Amino acid sequence: MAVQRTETISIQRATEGAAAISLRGVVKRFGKLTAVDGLDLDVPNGICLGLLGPNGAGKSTTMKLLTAQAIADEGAIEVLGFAVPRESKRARASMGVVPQQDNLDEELTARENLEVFAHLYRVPRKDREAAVEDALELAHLTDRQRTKAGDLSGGMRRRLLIARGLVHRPALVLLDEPTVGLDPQVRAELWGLIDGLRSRGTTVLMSTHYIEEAERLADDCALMSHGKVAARGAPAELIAEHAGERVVEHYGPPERLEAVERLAHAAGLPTRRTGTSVSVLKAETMPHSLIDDLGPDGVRRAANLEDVFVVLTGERVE
Ligand SMILES: Nc1ncnc2c1ncn2[C@@H]1O[C@H](COP(=O)(O)OP(=O)(O)OP(=O)(O)O)[C@@H](O)[C@H]1O
Repeated sequence: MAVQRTETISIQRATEGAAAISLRGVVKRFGKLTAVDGLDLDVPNGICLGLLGPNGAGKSTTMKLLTAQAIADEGAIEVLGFAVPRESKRARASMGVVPQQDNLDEELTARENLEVFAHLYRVPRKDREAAVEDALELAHLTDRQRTKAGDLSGGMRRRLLIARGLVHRPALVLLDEPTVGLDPQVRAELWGLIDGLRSRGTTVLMSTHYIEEAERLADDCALMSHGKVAARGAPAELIAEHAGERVVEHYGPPERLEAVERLAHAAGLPTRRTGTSVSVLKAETMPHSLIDDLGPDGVRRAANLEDVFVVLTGERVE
Protein backbone atom coordinates (compact mmCIF):
# COMPACT_ATOMS: atom_id res chain seq x y z
CA MET A 1 0.00 0.00 0.00
CA ALA A 2 3.03 2.34 0.06
CA VAL A 3 2.20 4.23 -3.12
CA GLN A 4 -1.49 4.41 -2.34
CA ARG A 5 -0.80 5.81 1.14
CA THR A 6 1.56 8.45 -0.25
CA GLU A 7 -1.12 9.57 -2.70
CA THR A 8 -3.73 9.80 0.01
CA ILE A 9 -1.44 11.79 2.27
CA SER A 10 -0.49 14.23 -0.49
CA ILE A 11 -4.15 14.84 -1.26
CA GLN A 12 -4.94 15.38 2.40
CA ARG A 13 -2.02 17.82 2.57
CA ALA A 14 -3.33 19.72 -0.40
CA THR A 15 -6.57 20.28 1.48
CA GLU A 16 -5.18 20.66 5.00
CA GLY A 17 -7.15 23.20 6.97
CA ALA A 18 -9.72 23.30 4.16
CA ALA A 19 -12.98 21.42 4.01
CA ALA A 20 -13.06 17.95 2.44
CA ILE A 21 -16.33 19.01 0.80
CA SER A 22 -17.61 22.48 0.10
CA LEU A 23 -20.87 23.43 -1.64
CA ARG A 24 -21.86 27.04 -2.26
CA GLY A 25 -25.27 28.08 -3.54
CA VAL A 26 -25.78 24.75 -5.28
CA VAL A 27 -29.01 24.29 -7.22
CA LYS A 28 -30.17 21.15 -9.04
CA ARG A 29 -33.45 21.09 -10.92
CA PHE A 30 -35.26 18.18 -12.54
CA GLY A 31 -37.70 19.93 -14.91
CA LYS A 32 -39.95 22.03 -12.69
CA LEU A 33 -38.80 20.34 -9.50
CA THR A 34 -35.93 21.90 -7.55
CA ALA A 35 -34.29 18.98 -5.72
CA VAL A 36 -31.36 20.99 -4.29
CA ASP A 37 -32.19 24.62 -3.69
CA GLY A 38 -29.25 26.91 -2.94
CA LEU A 39 -27.33 24.47 -0.76
CA ASP A 40 -24.35 25.68 1.30
CA LEU A 41 -22.47 22.92 3.08
CA ASP A 42 -18.92 22.39 4.38
CA VAL A 43 -17.59 19.06 5.61
CA PRO A 44 -14.29 19.52 7.50
CA ASN A 45 -11.59 16.87 7.10
CA GLY A 46 -11.78 13.91 9.47
CA ILE A 47 -15.37 14.18 10.69
CA CYS A 48 -18.50 12.12 10.06
CA LEU A 49 -21.24 14.44 8.84
CA GLY A 50 -24.79 13.10 8.90
CA LEU A 51 -27.07 14.49 6.21
CA LEU A 52 -30.43 13.93 7.86
CA GLY A 53 -33.76 14.41 6.14
CA PRO A 54 -36.97 12.71 5.00
CA ASN A 55 -37.38 11.00 1.63
CA GLY A 56 -37.23 13.61 -1.11
CA ALA A 57 -35.23 16.19 0.89
CA GLY A 58 -32.44 16.09 -1.72
CA LYS A 59 -29.86 13.94 0.07
CA SER A 60 -29.18 11.45 -2.74
CA THR A 61 -29.11 14.23 -5.33
CA THR A 62 -26.49 16.04 -3.22
CA MET A 63 -24.40 12.86 -3.12
CA LYS A 64 -24.70 12.48 -6.89
CA LEU A 65 -23.58 16.08 -7.41
CA LEU A 66 -20.41 15.34 -5.44
CA THR A 67 -19.50 12.46 -7.75
CA ALA A 68 -20.63 14.30 -10.90
CA GLN A 69 -23.28 11.63 -11.55
CA ALA A 70 -25.56 14.69 -11.60
CA ILE A 71 -24.47 18.16 -12.71
CA ALA A 72 -25.55 21.26 -10.78
CA ASP A 73 -27.46 24.01 -12.57
CA GLU A 74 -25.91 26.68 -10.31
CA GLY A 75 -23.29 27.06 -7.61
CA ALA A 76 -19.78 25.82 -6.86
CA ILE A 77 -18.68 22.41 -5.57
CA GLU A 78 -15.24 21.39 -4.31
CA VAL A 79 -14.30 17.88 -3.20
CA LEU A 80 -10.85 17.25 -1.67
CA GLY A 81 -9.68 20.50 -3.17
CA PHE A 82 -10.88 19.64 -6.69
CA ALA A 83 -13.58 21.59 -8.53
CA VAL A 84 -16.50 19.33 -9.48
CA PRO A 85 -17.51 18.51 -12.19
CA ARG A 86 -14.40 19.96 -13.96
CA GLU A 87 -11.87 17.90 -11.95
CA SER A 88 -14.24 15.16 -10.85
CA LYS A 89 -12.01 12.36 -12.15
CA ARG A 90 -9.23 13.40 -9.77
CA ALA A 91 -11.65 13.89 -6.89
CA ARG A 92 -13.20 10.46 -7.48
CA ALA A 93 -9.81 8.76 -7.35
CA SER A 94 -9.55 9.62 -3.65
CA MET A 95 -13.15 9.10 -2.66
CA GLY A 96 -15.14 5.99 -1.90
CA VAL A 97 -18.78 5.87 -2.92
CA VAL A 98 -21.25 3.46 -1.35
CA PRO A 99 -24.53 3.69 -3.24
CA GLN A 100 -28.00 3.19 -1.78
CA GLN A 101 -28.74 0.48 -4.36
CA ASP A 102 -26.84 -2.79 -4.04
CA ASN A 103 -25.03 -3.19 -7.39
CA LEU A 104 -22.58 -5.98 -6.49
CA ASP A 105 -21.68 -8.51 -9.14
CA GLU A 106 -23.67 -11.54 -7.93
CA GLU A 107 -21.65 -14.06 -9.93
CA LEU A 108 -18.32 -12.96 -8.44
CA THR A 109 -17.11 -13.92 -4.98
CA ALA A 110 -16.75 -11.31 -2.24
CA ARG A 111 -13.02 -11.24 -2.88
CA GLU A 112 -13.41 -10.91 -6.67
CA ASN A 113 -15.84 -8.01 -6.24
CA LEU A 114 -13.15 -6.20 -4.26
CA GLU A 115 -10.38 -7.14 -6.72
CA VAL A 116 -12.33 -5.66 -9.63
CA PHE A 117 -12.71 -2.36 -7.79
CA ALA A 118 -9.08 -2.32 -6.61
CA HIS A 119 -8.17 -2.58 -10.30
CA LEU A 120 -10.68 0.10 -11.37
CA TYR A 121 -9.39 2.44 -8.69
CA ARG A 122 -5.87 1.81 -9.96
CA VAL A 123 -4.46 0.40 -6.73
CA PRO A 124 -0.96 -0.61 -7.90
CA ARG A 125 -0.76 -4.32 -8.72
CA LYS A 126 1.78 -5.05 -5.99
CA ASP A 127 -0.48 -3.45 -3.35
CA ARG A 128 -3.75 -4.94 -4.54
CA GLU A 129 -3.75 -8.12 -2.50
CA ALA A 130 -3.03 -6.27 0.75
CA ALA A 131 -5.73 -3.71 -0.07
CA VAL A 132 -8.30 -6.47 -0.67
CA GLU A 133 -7.30 -8.32 2.54
CA ASP A 134 -7.60 -5.09 4.48
CA ALA A 135 -11.07 -4.31 3.11
CA LEU A 136 -12.24 -7.90 3.80
CA GLU A 137 -11.00 -7.62 7.36
CA LEU A 138 -12.58 -4.24 7.97
CA ALA A 139 -15.93 -5.62 6.80
CA HIS A 140 -15.49 -8.90 8.76
CA LEU A 141 -15.79 -10.88 5.55
CA THR A 142 -12.44 -12.68 5.50
CA ASP A 143 -14.21 -16.00 6.24
CA ARG A 144 -16.67 -15.47 3.40
CA GLN A 145 -14.26 -14.18 0.77
CA ARG A 146 -14.83 -17.21 -1.51
CA THR A 147 -18.64 -16.96 -1.33
CA LYS A 148 -20.43 -15.54 -4.35
CA ALA A 149 -22.02 -12.16 -3.59
CA GLY A 150 -25.39 -13.60 -4.66
CA ASP A 151 -25.18 -16.18 -1.83
CA LEU A 152 -24.34 -13.70 0.96
CA SER A 153 -26.96 -12.49 3.46
CA GLY A 154 -28.38 -8.96 3.17
CA GLY A 155 -26.14 -7.66 5.97
CA MET A 156 -23.01 -9.25 4.48
CA ARG A 157 -23.79 -7.79 1.07
CA ARG A 158 -24.09 -4.35 2.59
CA ARG A 159 -20.79 -4.79 4.38
CA LEU A 160 -19.22 -5.90 1.10
CA LEU A 161 -20.66 -2.85 -0.63
CA ILE A 162 -19.00 -0.63 1.99
CA ALA A 163 -15.72 -2.59 1.77
CA ARG A 164 -15.77 -2.14 -2.02
CA GLY A 165 -15.96 1.64 -1.56
CA LEU A 166 -12.95 1.53 0.76
CA VAL A 167 -10.60 -0.75 -1.12
CA HIS A 168 -8.41 2.11 -2.38
CA ARG A 169 -8.19 3.67 1.13
CA PRO A 170 -10.01 6.85 0.17
CA ALA A 171 -9.62 10.03 2.21
CA LEU A 172 -13.39 10.61 1.91
CA VAL A 173 -16.31 8.16 1.86
CA LEU A 174 -19.85 8.93 0.75
CA LEU A 175 -22.43 6.61 2.29
CA ASP A 176 -25.93 7.01 0.89
CA GLU A 177 -28.45 5.61 3.40
CA PRO A 178 -26.05 2.84 4.46
CA THR A 179 -28.51 0.83 6.56
CA VAL A 180 -31.82 1.47 4.85
CA GLY A 181 -34.15 -1.51 5.02
CA LEU A 182 -31.88 -3.61 7.27
CA ASP A 183 -32.96 -5.19 10.54
CA PRO A 184 -31.75 -3.60 13.81
CA GLN A 185 -29.04 -6.21 14.50
CA VAL A 186 -27.45 -5.81 11.05
CA ARG A 187 -27.77 -2.05 11.36
CA ALA A 188 -25.85 -2.11 14.65
CA GLU A 189 -23.09 -4.21 12.99
CA LEU A 190 -22.75 -1.66 10.22
CA TRP A 191 -22.61 1.17 12.73
CA GLY A 192 -19.52 -0.51 14.21
CA LEU A 193 -17.96 -0.62 10.76
CA ILE A 194 -18.72 3.06 10.03
CA ASP A 195 -17.40 4.06 13.45
CA GLY A 196 -14.17 2.22 12.57
CA LEU A 197 -13.75 4.44 9.51
CA ARG A 198 -13.83 7.53 11.64
CA SER A 199 -11.14 6.22 13.91
CA ARG A 200 -8.94 5.68 10.81
CA GLY A 201 -9.27 9.41 10.13
CA THR A 202 -11.46 8.97 7.04
CA THR A 203 -13.90 11.81 6.36
CA VAL A 204 -17.43 10.43 6.06
CA LEU A 205 -20.53 12.03 4.55
CA MET A 206 -23.51 9.82 5.37
CA SER A 207 -27.09 10.47 4.36
CA THR A 208 -29.79 8.95 6.50
CA HIS A 209 -33.38 9.29 7.52
CA TYR A 210 -32.80 7.32 10.73
CA ILE A 211 -32.58 9.63 13.73
CA GLU A 212 -30.73 7.09 15.85
CA GLU A 213 -28.14 6.52 13.13
CA ALA A 214 -27.35 10.23 12.95
CA GLU A 215 -27.26 10.60 16.74
CA ARG A 216 -24.98 7.58 17.15
CA LEU A 217 -22.49 8.15 14.34
CA ALA A 218 -22.36 11.76 13.28
CA ASP A 219 -19.99 14.30 14.83
CA ASP A 220 -22.05 16.91 13.09
CA CYS A 221 -25.48 16.84 11.46
CA ALA A 222 -26.96 18.89 8.65
CA LEU A 223 -30.77 18.76 8.80
CA MET A 224 -31.93 18.83 5.21
CA SER A 225 -35.39 19.86 4.10
CA HIS A 226 -36.60 20.82 0.59
CA GLY A 227 -33.10 20.93 -0.84
CA LYS A 228 -31.58 23.18 1.84
CA VAL A 229 -29.87 22.85 5.20
CA ALA A 230 -32.32 23.92 7.90
CA ALA A 231 -29.81 23.59 10.77
CA ARG A 232 -26.27 22.38 11.31
CA GLY A 233 -24.38 21.31 14.43
CA ALA A 234 -23.38 18.47 16.71
CA PRO A 235 -26.48 16.37 17.53
CA ALA A 236 -26.31 17.18 21.25
CA GLU A 237 -25.94 20.91 20.55
CA LEU A 238 -28.85 20.97 18.11
CA ILE A 239 -31.03 19.13 20.60
CA ALA A 240 -30.04 21.39 23.51
CA GLU A 241 -30.63 24.54 21.46
CA HIS A 242 -33.95 23.70 19.82
CA ALA A 243 -35.61 21.04 22.00
CA GLY A 244 -33.95 21.35 25.40
CA GLU A 245 -33.31 18.37 27.68
CA ARG A 246 -36.73 16.87 28.18
CA VAL A 247 -40.04 16.56 26.44
CA VAL A 248 -43.46 15.85 27.93
CA GLU A 249 -45.95 14.13 25.64
CA HIS A 250 -49.67 14.61 26.20
CA TYR A 251 -52.22 12.32 24.58
CA GLY A 252 -55.93 12.96 24.09
CA PRO A 253 -58.72 14.09 21.75
CA PRO A 254 -58.06 17.02 19.36
CA GLU A 255 -59.50 19.65 21.72
CA ARG A 256 -57.20 18.49 24.54
CA LEU A 257 -54.18 18.63 22.19
CA GLU A 258 -55.13 22.15 21.08
CA ALA A 259 -55.42 23.26 24.71
CA VAL A 260 -51.95 21.84 25.51
CA GLU A 261 -50.48 23.70 22.52
CA ARG A 262 -52.17 26.97 23.51
CA LEU A 263 -50.92 26.78 27.10
CA ALA A 264 -47.36 25.80 26.09
CA HIS A 265 -47.08 28.54 23.46
CA ALA A 266 -48.39 31.14 25.94
CA ALA A 267 -45.48 30.12 28.20
CA GLY A 268 -43.05 30.47 25.25
CA LEU A 269 -42.37 26.72 24.87
CA PRO A 270 -42.20 25.00 21.46
CA THR A 271 -44.44 22.00 20.75
CA ARG A 272 -44.67 19.28 18.14
CA ARG A 273 -47.68 17.25 17.04
CA THR A 274 -47.99 13.64 16.10
CA GLY A 275 -51.37 12.15 15.19
CA THR A 276 -52.48 11.47 18.75
CA SER A 277 -50.15 13.51 20.91
CA VAL A 278 -48.57 16.90 21.50
CA SER A 279 -45.02 17.04 22.80
CA VAL A 280 -44.02 20.07 24.83
CA LEU A 281 -40.30 20.68 24.32
CA LYS A 282 -37.83 22.29 26.75
CA ALA A 283 -39.99 20.82 29.50
CA GLU A 284 -37.26 21.36 32.08
CA THR A 285 -37.97 25.09 31.82
CA MET A 286 -41.74 24.75 32.38
CA PRO A 287 -43.06 27.16 34.98
CA HIS A 288 -44.95 25.51 37.89
CA SER A 289 -48.15 27.21 36.81
CA LEU A 290 -47.96 25.46 33.41
CA ILE A 291 -47.21 22.08 35.01
CA ASP A 292 -50.37 22.57 37.12
CA ASP A 293 -52.44 23.66 34.10
CA LEU A 294 -51.31 20.75 31.92
CA GLY A 295 -51.99 18.18 34.64
CA PRO A 296 -50.11 15.02 35.61
CA ASP A 297 -50.92 12.82 32.60
CA GLY A 298 -47.85 13.71 30.48
CA VAL A 299 -45.24 11.08 29.51
CA ARG A 300 -41.66 12.27 29.98
CA ARG A 301 -38.79 11.38 27.64
CA ALA A 302 -35.41 12.76 26.53
CA ALA A 303 -35.48 15.26 23.65
CA ASN A 304 -34.09 13.96 20.33
CA LEU A 305 -33.15 15.09 16.83
CA GLU A 306 -36.59 14.26 15.48
CA ASP A 307 -38.00 16.93 17.85
CA VAL A 308 -35.49 19.43 16.45
CA PHE A 309 -36.34 18.49 12.89
CA VAL A 310 -40.09 18.89 13.41
CA VAL A 311 -39.73 22.20 15.24
CA LEU A 312 -37.53 23.66 12.50
CA THR A 313 -39.19 22.26 9.38
CA GLY A 314 -42.68 21.11 10.33
CA GLU A 315 -41.79 17.72 8.78
CA ARG A 316 -40.97 14.33 10.25
CA VAL A 317 -37.73 12.58 9.31
CA GLU A 318 -38.63 8.90 9.65
N1 LIG B 1 -33.41 11.78 -11.90
C1 LIG B 1 -34.45 12.44 -11.38
N2 LIG B 1 -35.43 12.90 -12.17
C2 LIG B 1 -36.49 13.58 -11.66
N3 LIG B 1 -36.65 13.84 -10.34
C3 LIG B 1 -35.70 13.40 -9.50
C4 LIG B 1 -34.56 12.68 -9.98
N4 LIG B 1 -33.79 12.36 -8.89
C5 LIG B 1 -34.42 12.87 -7.81
N5 LIG B 1 -35.57 13.48 -8.17
C6 LIG B 1 -36.50 14.18 -7.27
O1 LIG B 1 -35.75 15.11 -6.51
C7 LIG B 1 -36.22 15.18 -5.17
C8 LIG B 1 -35.08 14.87 -4.22
O2 LIG B 1 -34.74 13.48 -4.36
P1 LIG B 1 -33.54 12.78 -3.59
O3 LIG B 1 -33.50 11.37 -4.06
O4 LIG B 1 -32.34 13.61 -3.70
O5 LIG B 1 -34.07 12.84 -2.09
P2 LIG B 1 -33.55 12.06 -0.83
O6 LIG B 1 -33.54 13.03 0.28
O7 LIG B 1 -32.27 11.39 -1.13
O8 LIG B 1 -34.65 10.97 -0.60
P3 LIG B 1 -34.50 9.37 -0.69
O9 LIG B 1 -34.06 8.97 0.64
O10 LIG B 1 -35.89 8.94 -1.02
O11 LIG B 1 -33.52 9.08 -1.79
C9 LIG B 1 -37.35 14.18 -5.07
O12 LIG B 1 -38.57 14.88 -5.23
C10 LIG B 1 -37.11 13.24 -6.24
O13 LIG B 1 -38.30 12.69 -6.71
